[in-house]
Amino acid sequence: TRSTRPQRLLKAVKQHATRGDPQSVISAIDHFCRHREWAMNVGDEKGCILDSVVSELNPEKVLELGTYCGYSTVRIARLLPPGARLITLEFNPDYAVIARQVIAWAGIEDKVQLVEGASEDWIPRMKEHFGIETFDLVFLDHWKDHYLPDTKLMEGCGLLRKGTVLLADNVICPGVPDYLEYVRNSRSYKSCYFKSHLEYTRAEDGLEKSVFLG
Ligand SMILES: O=C(NCCCCc1cc2cnccc2s1)c1cc(-c2ccc(F)cc2)cc(O)c1O
Ligand SMILES: [Mg+2]
Repeated sequence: TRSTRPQRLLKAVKQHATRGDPQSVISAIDHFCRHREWAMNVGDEKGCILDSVVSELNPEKVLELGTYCGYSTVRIARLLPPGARLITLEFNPDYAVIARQVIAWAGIEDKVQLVEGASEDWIPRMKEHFGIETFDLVFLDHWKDHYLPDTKLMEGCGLLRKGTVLLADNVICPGVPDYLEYVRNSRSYKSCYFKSHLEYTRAEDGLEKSVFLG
């Protein structure tokens, strides 16, 4: 049977990237998605904005909602200080199989914990299952209609503290209008928009950075 796009993306990583070199994994995926097949990674342009937010924050505890093939997982984990941890949730088991191999190829698996399942099932279990009290950074890149309910769930579970940064992908395309309205109008957030483009295209998209004020 025909291979899947994530399987072909992983093959490109194994053919063109160097084991243990996260940057070469990132470049191999960007090249594949720009010249072979588009895929829904955050991409190189928005990825640079993600890098600058991570580097400035130097987070110890990061939550990523939506792993896909692990591209943004590798982008974030490669910048984390020793001892820092990234928990990434993926709903689709086929994507998780690929992401684990991409993460291992990059050599950053000891910073990453990939968990399979739905965000609404796992968010309430972060404390008892992972011993995490609060997160320093949350990267939202999963179902677009889940950004808002999951943000409210994280608030309710006490997973956000003064200064926690929420960074949301795709706030223009596909778009998350209810989430944007919330973080931009709530007194509990200081929000700003980083204008960019949908990965590997000329369509507008961007990242919204929202600091929780408590
Ligand atoms: O859907 C997107 N990402 C979400 C899929 C992950 C589903 C999950 C649910 C879930 C629940 N719980 C835990 C973990 C998870 S992972 C997505 C789509 C586009 C896009 C697609 C077509 C197009 F024409 C223009 C843009 C671009 C993007 O950058 C995206 O991120
Ligand atoms: Mg995305």
